[in-house]
Amino acid sequence: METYTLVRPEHLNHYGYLFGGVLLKWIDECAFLTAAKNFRGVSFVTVAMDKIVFKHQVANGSVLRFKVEPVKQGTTSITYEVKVFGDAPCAEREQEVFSTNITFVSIDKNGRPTPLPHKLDIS
Ligand SMILES: CCCCCCCCCCCCCCCC(=O)SCCNC(=O)CCNC(=O)[C@H](O)C(C)(C)COP(=O)(O)OP(=O)(O)OC[C@H]1O[C@@H](n2cnc3c(N)ncnc32)[C@H](O)[C@@H]1OP(=O)(O)O
Repeated sequence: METYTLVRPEHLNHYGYLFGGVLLKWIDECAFLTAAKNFRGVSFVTVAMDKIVFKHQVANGSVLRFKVEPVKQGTTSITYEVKVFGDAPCAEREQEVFSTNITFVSIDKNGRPTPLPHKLDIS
């Protein structure tokens, strides 16, 4: 799944570029929405996000593209790779600004892990 968002002034840190915590929130949300679409009716919680490295500043006015793909499925968990590409104002092309893997666990009404209902086709 792919989604886009625009970096606006309310998303910036005090230096004037994208606050990393906002980026992590967007990643959690777009991967969660992908999981919700892949497994309709399943309740998910985020259990882990790996490899959090901020290598590039993201300017105000950039268009961010979030590319979410499933990479691993277990009994109760599903892991997505999220790549984030930034298209800064006046830039010639977008560049990858961040990537991570994020894992969700399917939970029952008591908050305990419960098996996923089907297998995704993960190539
Ligand atoms: C009308 C429209 C509505 C739309 C609506 C939109 C809402 C738009 C907002 C969305 C917002 C975004 C989505 C927010 C999602 C939260 O914010 S959730 C809040 C943050 N997360 C939490 O609070 C979770 C807290 N943790 C827990 O409750 C428990 O640890 C868990 C996750 C239930 C797991 O329980 P546990 O007993 O530790 O589990 P355990 O049996 O050891 O392992 C279960 C599975 O987790 C895996 N696992 C455990 N630890 C790890 C780890 N560190 N790394 C990887 N895998 C792990 C295991 O390998 C296992 O996988 P399987 O082998 O079964 O596949």
